[in-house]
Parts: sequence; C-alpha cells; structure tokens
Amino acid sequence: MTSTLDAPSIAPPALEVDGVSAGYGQTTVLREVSLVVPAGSVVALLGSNGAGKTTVLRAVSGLLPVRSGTIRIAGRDVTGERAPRRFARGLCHVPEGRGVFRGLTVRENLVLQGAAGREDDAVERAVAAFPILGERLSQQAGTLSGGQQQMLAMAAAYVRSPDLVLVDEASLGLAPIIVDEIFGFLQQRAAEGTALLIVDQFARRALAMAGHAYILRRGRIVHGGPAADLLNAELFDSYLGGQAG
Ligand SMILES: Nc1ncnc2c1ncn2[C@@H]1O[C@H](COP(=O)(O)OP(=O)(O)OP(=O)(O)O)[C@@H](O)[C@H]1O
Repeated sequence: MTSTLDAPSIAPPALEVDGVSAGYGQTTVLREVSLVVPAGSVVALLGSNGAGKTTVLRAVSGLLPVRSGTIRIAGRDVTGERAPRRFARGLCHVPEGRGVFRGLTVRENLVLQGAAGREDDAVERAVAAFPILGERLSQQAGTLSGGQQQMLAMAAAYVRSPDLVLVDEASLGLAPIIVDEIFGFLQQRAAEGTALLIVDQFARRALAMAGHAYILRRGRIVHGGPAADLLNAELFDSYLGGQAG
C-alpha cells in the first residue's frame, strides 16, 4: 500500500504572477499581468521598449509594490513580503545594468553573496564558470569591462544556488562572443534545474533557450505559449517584428 508519504511530490511552480497591476506614482504600467514559471524551467518575457518587462521583474522581486494581484514563489504567497525576504526564499534578480558593487573588488562582490564560512566556495565557483574573473579578483568591479561586469553579476547571482533567477537584459551592449558566454552559462544553470525568467533584447536567442514565452504589450500580456511556436516566422513578426536577434 502506498501512503501519502510515498507519493511522488509535484513541485509547485517556481513563480506565479496572478492578475498583477503595478505602476509608478499616478501611472499604471502593468495591468492584470499573469504568468507562470514552472519549477526548473526557462521562460522568456518579451516585448518592445517600454512595454513593462523590467517593471514585471521589479514587482516579482519586491522592489516595486503591486497595487493588486498575487505573487507566489514556490507556491507561497509573497505579495506582502519585502525584497530581502523573497531573496532568502531562493529568488535572485540580476538587474539591467549589471548590478555589481562598483566600488568593491571582484572577490568582495562574490564573498558578499556567499554564505558565512564558505566564502572561498563562492570565489571558486565563479572562477570555474568565468576564468577571466580569476585574473581580476583584486580589481574594483567598476573598472571591469562591461562584459566582465556582466559575468561577475551572473556569477554572484548563482553563489547561493537560487531556485529562481530573474535576468534583465543580460546581453545589453555586449559583443556577440560575450553574449554567447553569458547565455552558455545560463543554459548550464538551467540544465541543472534553476528556473529562469529572462527578459532580453535578443528575442530569438531567449526563445531558443526558453520552453515557454510571454509577450507584453503596453503592460498587458497579449500572448503566452510554447517558445518554439513564437520562433515561427509569422507569429514572430506579428508580435516581435522589429526586435533584434
Ligand atoms: N521609476 C519610474 N518612474 C516612472 N515611470 C517609470 C519608471 N520606470 C519605468 N517607468 C515607465 O514604465 C513603463 C515601462 O517601463 P519598463 O522599464 O518596465 O519597460 P521595459 O519593457 O523593461 O522597457 P525597456 O526594454 O526599454 O527596458 C515605461 O513607460 C517607463 O517610462
């Protein structure tokens, strides 16, 4: 006989955004946005400039309070929780513009994210992923090249082995070869089971990695479906016409 303890557990989605509205001051930017990131999966959130993609990520991580709707992380309602509490639950947000502490060294940036007593692990893991960082450990993060700063931001994000990572425009302003390296890193982490919600200007590249994709237009989700469907030329042009990559 099988007891409930023996039954296989079905993991709740890594993230559920349910009917969320949010904005800045008098302006409403997001209107009834709903999306799901299943545990261990990669989801792309795409749309034109100003559609509200960054605002969705800020609402999810608790940097912007929502006006209505619900946000659940791993099945738990976190809508009323502040950002540090959500980060403690396994969420990580790599913001547009790198998000490194520019005045600290590379080593200090990594150690800051690591668990107490395991600082060397953080540095070792980062250097294994991006060997160039090993040559720059004593350098101030603000003096790294844009690509190296993005590598540091990515490596620092993964130090605590998060369950869900929000990645905002990781490839912005970077040379294609660096973008390949950053996306290769994300792909490996995804293969290990970290859920990802990716916002990126290179729509095709994000779609190639994602299982599912949502299109945001003027603060509303206007399409959600398998990423592979959106790679189909007709759908791509109708929703993302004019977007790079
Ligand atoms: N701090 C802010 N105060 C007021 N309005 C803001 C603020 N941040 C963003 N907005 C406005 O909210 C809307 C959505 O911006 P958001 O940055 O979320 O879009 P996006 O889809 O990420 O665009 P992009 O691809 O250009 O970064 C825009 O009209 C923007 O001007």
